[in-house]
Amino acid sequence: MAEEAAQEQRSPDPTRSVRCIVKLGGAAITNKGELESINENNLRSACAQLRQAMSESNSDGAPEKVLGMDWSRKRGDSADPAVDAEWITGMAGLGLETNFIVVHGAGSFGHFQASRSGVHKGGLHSTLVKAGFVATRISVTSLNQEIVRALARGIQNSLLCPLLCAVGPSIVITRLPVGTSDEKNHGTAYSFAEGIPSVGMSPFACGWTTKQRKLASSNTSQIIQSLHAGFVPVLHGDAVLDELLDCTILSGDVIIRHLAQLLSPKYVVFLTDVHGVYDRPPTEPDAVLLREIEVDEDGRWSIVKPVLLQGNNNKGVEISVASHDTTGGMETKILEAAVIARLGIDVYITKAGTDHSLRALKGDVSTDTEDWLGTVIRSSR
Ligand SMILES: Nc1ncnc2c1ncn2[C@@H]1O[C@H](COP(=O)(O)OP(=O)(O)OP(=O)(O)O)[C@@H](O)[C@H]1O
Ligand SMILES: C=C(C)CCOP(=O)(O)O
Repeated sequence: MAEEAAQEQRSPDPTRSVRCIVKLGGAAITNKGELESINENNLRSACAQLRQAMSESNSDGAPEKVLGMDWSRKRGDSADPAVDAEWITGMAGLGLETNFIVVHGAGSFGHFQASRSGVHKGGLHSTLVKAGFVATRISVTSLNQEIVRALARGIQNSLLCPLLCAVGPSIVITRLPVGTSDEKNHGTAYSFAEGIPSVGMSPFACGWTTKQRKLASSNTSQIIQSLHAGFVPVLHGDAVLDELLDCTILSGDVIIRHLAQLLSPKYVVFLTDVHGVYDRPPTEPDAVLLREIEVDEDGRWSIVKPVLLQGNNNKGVEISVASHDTTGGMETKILEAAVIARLGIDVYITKAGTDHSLRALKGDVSTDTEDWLGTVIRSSR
């Protein structure tokens, strides 16, 4: 009995406040029209903005020095990276409030494999679906690894950094052993380091399953324990087993909604490649950005800003979905965001890599002013 009680004491407090759950949309961090192609600029910006949002106040504006946490050998390096354990031991901490959860989409890393094999429709008796399941997971977990490394390290660029070193707020100077490419060219290798203690967590590997494509079981204890330990869990849309269909695709949008229901973050952010939800596909002329949508306790939603033509305020939103998108695109996002808003949690949908995405990540969004570009979905209560 004593051991169980002790275990109970050790079990993480599921109510430890999560500040924000953020989705790095696949349309933002990958080039959706190009197979397995990362949008490096958007990913770099998202990592930097996440660090800024997590940083404890750096009131005097002094350049921060952060600890890069990707100590693996980079492609092309001939020697192992040096790790200055003594300097790290002397650090007073990471200077971050890490009560964030990151979920990313697949973009061009998973949708192509899934749509070509029909994984989202199930049927593991089919060799094509089984092969597609394996291929989809290889693709999305490789993207997850790249995102975890980018969050933990940031971007390595020995050409750019010497210039930025003079002004850069978050550069870690890592001296590589003699003979490495950077050593020869620049004497010292520099790397951007966001230094976010990220840990990749795959829903399939964590035992998440669906039933008729709806979430059926989701073991979140590891996520809660990781938060408690000061890590930032990084989940992703995944291929999962389904109790009726054998298998399907679980969208990052659904994962976020489920985690929001369980952990009640202060706000949720969806970063994508457009400024928010429009009244029609933003590629169409005259598309209007919907700045504020309210959701009532019955889940009905209406457009509050802008005030549209009479009677159009709860008219549906026209949505187009890319042909290879296996999880419903913006439509799924809006439906899941409405469920989250009904819980009383504000949802911000905006474009990655902009001042507006940084303000959203900081929770610094007020629809009273017109200067924030995005869609706020909130409860009408
Ligand atoms: N009415 C609409 N409002 C806003 N975007 C729309 C609308 N209709 C279609 N879209 C398209 O939806 C896309 C964003 O949805 P999508 O699901 O691809 O985002 P994502 O979450 O970044 O990607 P992923 O689902 O791969 O993670 C945009 O590229 C946009 O062109
Ligand atoms: C494996 C796939 C396609 C995951 C899809 O997740 P999403 O991009 O968040 O919809």
